[in-house]
Amino acid sequence: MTEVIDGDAVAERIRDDLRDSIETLADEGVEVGLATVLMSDDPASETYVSMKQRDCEEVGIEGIHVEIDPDAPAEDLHETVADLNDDPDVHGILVQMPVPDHVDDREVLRAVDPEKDVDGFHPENVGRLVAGHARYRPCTPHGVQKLLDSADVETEGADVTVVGRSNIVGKPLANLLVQKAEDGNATVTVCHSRTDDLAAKTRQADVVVAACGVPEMIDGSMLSEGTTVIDVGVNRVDADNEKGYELVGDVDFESAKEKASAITPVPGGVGPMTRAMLLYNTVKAAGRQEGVDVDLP
Ligand SMILES: Nc1nc(=O)c2c([nH]1)NC[C@@H]1CN(c3ccc(C(=O)N[C@@H](CCC(=O)O)C(=O)O)cc3)C=[N+]21
Repeated sequence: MTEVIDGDAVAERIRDDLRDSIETLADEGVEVGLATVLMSDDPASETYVSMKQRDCEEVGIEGIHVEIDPDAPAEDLHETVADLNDDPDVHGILVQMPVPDHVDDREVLRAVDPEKDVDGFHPENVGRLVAGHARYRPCTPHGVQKLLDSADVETEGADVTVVGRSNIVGKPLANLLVQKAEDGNATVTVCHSRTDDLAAKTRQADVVVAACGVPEMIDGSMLSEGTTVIDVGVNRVDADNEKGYELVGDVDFESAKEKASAITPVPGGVGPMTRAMLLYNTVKAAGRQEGVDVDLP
């Protein structure tokens, strides 16, 4: 039987554990604060940011939300980030990506105080991660590691094929999995749009992570029997329903499930874990900045 890995349930357990850490901080007089910044009118971005604010409320994190007109100059965003960097009540800052074309996103990532960079996107934090001493593990890769762990999937010595080489998922995840560490020690192959014979790379894998952003690109014919399949994709495709869209992953779930020993669904797989690990990094950030020892799940 194929195990369908329940990301909502794993995320819920992590949030429960984080509530205890948040209480420990409260006992020390610290109220954990996360700021989200949105400079976009894309409906998907608006949905994700409001979900993150709702998560904060649910676990007892003080959520601050700043919206900037997408037509405003880049300086407005930089002023907001500078204010949040200086605000002692704010322990974590997330600037929702993508930002408008006239704003240089690399400059924005560099502007966030690395201690408050709960996305883990600042070049200093990227460098630390690659060198094997991450300060904040980026939320989606960390969530994938927690999901593998929850399903008792051994990465040590395993062949893991990561499809996708983005800075936010593919590259950091490949770096984490290859490291000499618990939840690591894997042999990692990173594939992308120019990979020759992708199916050969996915068929030789014990674990396939699909993070290419192409709806249902990985199907059952590309997998060997018994593979663990982690689907990072969250693609909105037009549909004839009240929302006007449907959420599909980068994996063709039905055919992949025939081959997989374990598989994550979309929705309800990696997405909720990304949000849970953002809360995790925020609690970690508060502990570091306030000098309080907190247990993390
Ligand atoms: N600075 C920054 N940090 C991010 O972490 C970041 C970002 N920018 N930009 C966009 C991507 C995307 N992302 C998602 C998080 C949760 C779900 C999620 O919870 N998905 C639900 C369903 C959501 C729905 O119903 O639309 C699920 O898969 O079950 C999806 C996508 C974070 N991102």
